[in-house]
Amino acid sequence: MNRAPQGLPFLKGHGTENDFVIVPDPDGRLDLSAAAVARLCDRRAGIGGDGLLRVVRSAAHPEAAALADQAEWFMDYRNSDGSIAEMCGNGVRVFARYLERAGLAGAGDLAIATRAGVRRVHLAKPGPDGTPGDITVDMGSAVLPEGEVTVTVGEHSWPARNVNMGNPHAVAFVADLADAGNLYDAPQVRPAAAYPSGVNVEFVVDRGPRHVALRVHERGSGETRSCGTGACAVMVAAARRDGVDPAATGSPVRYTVDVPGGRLVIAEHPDGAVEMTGPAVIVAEGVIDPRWLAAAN
Ligand SMILES: N[C@@H](CCC[C@H](N)C(=O)O)C(=O)O
Repeated sequence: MNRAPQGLPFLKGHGTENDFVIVPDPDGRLDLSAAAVARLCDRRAGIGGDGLLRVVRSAAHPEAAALADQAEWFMDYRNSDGSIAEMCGNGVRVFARYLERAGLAGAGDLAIATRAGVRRVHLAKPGPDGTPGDITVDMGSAVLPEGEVTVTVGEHSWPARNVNMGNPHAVAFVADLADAGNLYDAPQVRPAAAYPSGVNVEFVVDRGPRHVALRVHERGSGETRSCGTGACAVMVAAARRDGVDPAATGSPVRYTVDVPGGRLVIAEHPDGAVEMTGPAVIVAEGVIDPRWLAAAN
């Protein structure tokens, strides 16, 4: 009898409904092409996700080997079109949740290597009823390059703030989130030279004091229900717009950022560190048919 070759284990998870296919590959043996990632993230022909998280030991990945003494695990993040991104804020929480579930990390502190550097993560203890605790990530400092940026969707244009959270963002404050339209296509961002590798675009409205809401069009994934790095970029842009800079006042500042898929709480500290707190959920696990994957690769 012809036995089918063994399949590839995967999990599915999300953070505020920014969803990911998780592929454990501790020894870095998998060669996942951009086409295979896009197929896995396809919501009809594949598993479906806004992106893919490959879980690799830092020592086993050429981009992370130098970080192996600081962080055992490397988050190899890919967008749903197969492109590579430096960092994913919701992804890093889901990655930590996977490590916890797999018995590779426990409640407490953990370091995870990413293409944007090492991120320190804190997993809160589960509640008395077993509900998973929230996860807090030190997302590093925001960089705010000088220069005017404009975001355009159809007839609408807005001035935007250029914010880099390890990956690039343009943050536009708008009167109404509906003004961004259906976001099927990527918004135009000018000057293009401000973002040589593309950009994630956030549209933001105020909900109350230190409370904002956003929609996001992600580079490589389209409109998603949440973006962790985007929420951090929005928080910093909102704080500066509100005349708040913790480096100047010496006091941390905290904003609530609502996303279509939930809520994130973002704090900025006087040393510049931006801290994001939110949920992370593993939804399912299964096995990918190796013949299907080989055809996709
Ligand atoms: N959803 C992510 C961001 C993922 C990467 C982004 N699309 C990019 O290309 O920079 C998040 O939660 O931060």
